[in-house]
Amino acid sequence: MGIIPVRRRTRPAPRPRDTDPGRLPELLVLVCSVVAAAVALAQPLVLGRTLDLLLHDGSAGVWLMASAALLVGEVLLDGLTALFTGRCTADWTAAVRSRALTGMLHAVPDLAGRYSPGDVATRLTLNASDAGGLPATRAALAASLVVPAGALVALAVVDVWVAACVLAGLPALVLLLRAFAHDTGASVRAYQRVQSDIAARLLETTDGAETIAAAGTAVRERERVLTPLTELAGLGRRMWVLHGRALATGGVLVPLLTLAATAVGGLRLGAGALSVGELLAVVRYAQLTAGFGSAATLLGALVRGRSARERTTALERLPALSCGTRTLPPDGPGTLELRGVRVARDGTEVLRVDHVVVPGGLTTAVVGRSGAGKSVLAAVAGRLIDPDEGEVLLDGTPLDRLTRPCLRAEVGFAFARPVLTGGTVAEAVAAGPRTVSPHRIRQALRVAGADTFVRRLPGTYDTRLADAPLSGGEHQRLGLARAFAHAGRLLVMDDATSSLDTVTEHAVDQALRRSLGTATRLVVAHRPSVAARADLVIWLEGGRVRAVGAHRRLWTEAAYRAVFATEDHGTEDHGTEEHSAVSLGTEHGTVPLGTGDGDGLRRDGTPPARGKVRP
Ligand SMILES: Nc1ncnc2c1ncn2[C@@H]1O[C@H](COP(=O)(O)OP(=O)(O)OP(=O)(O)O)[C@@H](O)[C@H]1O
Repeated sequence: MGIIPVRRRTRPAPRPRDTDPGRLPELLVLVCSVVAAAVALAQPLVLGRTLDLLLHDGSAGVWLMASAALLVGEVLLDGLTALFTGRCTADWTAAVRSRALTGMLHAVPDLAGRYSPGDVATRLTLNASDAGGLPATRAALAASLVVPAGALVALAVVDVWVAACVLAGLPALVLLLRAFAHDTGASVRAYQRVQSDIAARLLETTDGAETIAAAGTAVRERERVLTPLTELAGLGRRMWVLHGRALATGGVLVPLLTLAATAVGGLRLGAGALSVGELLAVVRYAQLTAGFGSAATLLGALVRGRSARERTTALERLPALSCGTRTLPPDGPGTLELRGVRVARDGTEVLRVDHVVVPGGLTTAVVGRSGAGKSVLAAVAGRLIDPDEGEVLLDGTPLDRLTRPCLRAEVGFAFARPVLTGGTVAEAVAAGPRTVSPHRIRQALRVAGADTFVRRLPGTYDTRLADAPLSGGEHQRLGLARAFAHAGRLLVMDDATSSLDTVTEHAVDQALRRSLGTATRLVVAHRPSVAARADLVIWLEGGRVRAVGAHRRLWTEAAYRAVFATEDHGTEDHGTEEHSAVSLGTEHGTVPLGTGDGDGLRRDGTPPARGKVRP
């Protein structure tokens, strides 16, 4: 057997930045912005003094140099502020994105599934970068308040009357900014929601390209994707209008304020209370006091950042399954027990299992019509979701008491449409809770009936997934191989062989029985052949267990046969024995559970001794 080459990394993979970068980057932005603001504030005073000295006797050496130094300092500080702002935004964007992604990946799959892929993509890209800019924007906004406040103080120092005049006009500007922030907030939230909606529709379309082509609905689909654009454009226009209106109103108020300050300053100059230089400083300070434009822009960015942060936080705070501290006793048989399990969705009970035991080391099929609750049962059995009531035990230990590594190592899943991760075929199979050897990967591929086609791929096991032209069944078999490679004591297979032909499916089943030893299998099945091969069948109807027993026994029930009749197997006969079952009264009437002597099953479906349940 050849060795599967393992791709070596030349350097370690970058660690995800889940932890926030702290306050330092924001503080640096704040300090630089505040110092830059202080420099801007000092300039009118120093320039005014320089002008007075020049007008007086023409010698203003030190003051002239101070003016030049302030100008150079302002340029440098602006550069530093831009640098720290970029750094702060990049670090926070990475942290916000990483935390949202982590929250998403650890969340209960059911809850995470409520966010469409397009919505998640928008939150992790556009929204994360807007949210990442929030700390720097906050610092810049705080610093931008230093200028008007400082200018007002400076005005008061130079001339209290001019300061009083400016102060009288400020409330109008503050009210204007408040109204702008409020109105913009609603539009920004709606804008971000519609962006997500368009992204979701786009992804649905690319995902369903074949269906759309086959149905000839391309034109209608294009309209469906683009429909929200009208609303988006409207919201965008509204935001520009709000911004423009605020700037225009400010554009009138600020010159009026400056004009009033200049007039009062002129009067004070005429009265001999101010020098020419001081008048220059007063006019400049009046302009700085009403520094409205930058505040409005920063306020807009702040509102956008906050709304975006709410959207990324929603992913970050998705409830995750909490895990315990226990591990399983070694060499347990893998017996699964569901006790008083209830699962409700949107106020409706979708699964109710009073008591069922899935025997260790055997294969149990879960059958029922579409929507009967098979996948919900599989998800509860492998703790992808927690039941709303009741408990699920593996070898006597409740699943929610197990540590996360133990849970994922001991309970494996294979799905109908597995998502393959990793660069190559071998990496896709190796991805899981355990480190698996190349030998184990090949063995798993063989058991899944995938080894032959993988060896025909251009780079065999190291073929990049993107370069591997996989059919639906081949894709599914790689998912099976991954599950087999990491198999613990329980393997849950939710429709995981649905794309395989019956011959291949049978071969996989046989290989699995030989190679996995005692692993317990819970198999969601639509085909009677799968149920027939299983040691035990759990028959679900309307979210409830209608019966538990051997397939042959259940086959005597017309209602049981009807489950498969809808699956195109109506003519297959798998129940040849007489109907002589032990019965259990349920909400569906009297239902066969077993013969009482033939299959030897207890009412909960547990065989008193291993191996006796085989029909
Ligand atoms: N997250 C959910 N939110 C709301 N309802 C849900 C959710 N998950 C499952 N259901 C509902 O629970 C019921 C059982 O679903 P489930 O997927 O288990 O059916 P199934 O037997 O596996 O069907 P199929 O054979 O078609 O796959 C369905 O009515 C389904 O609509």
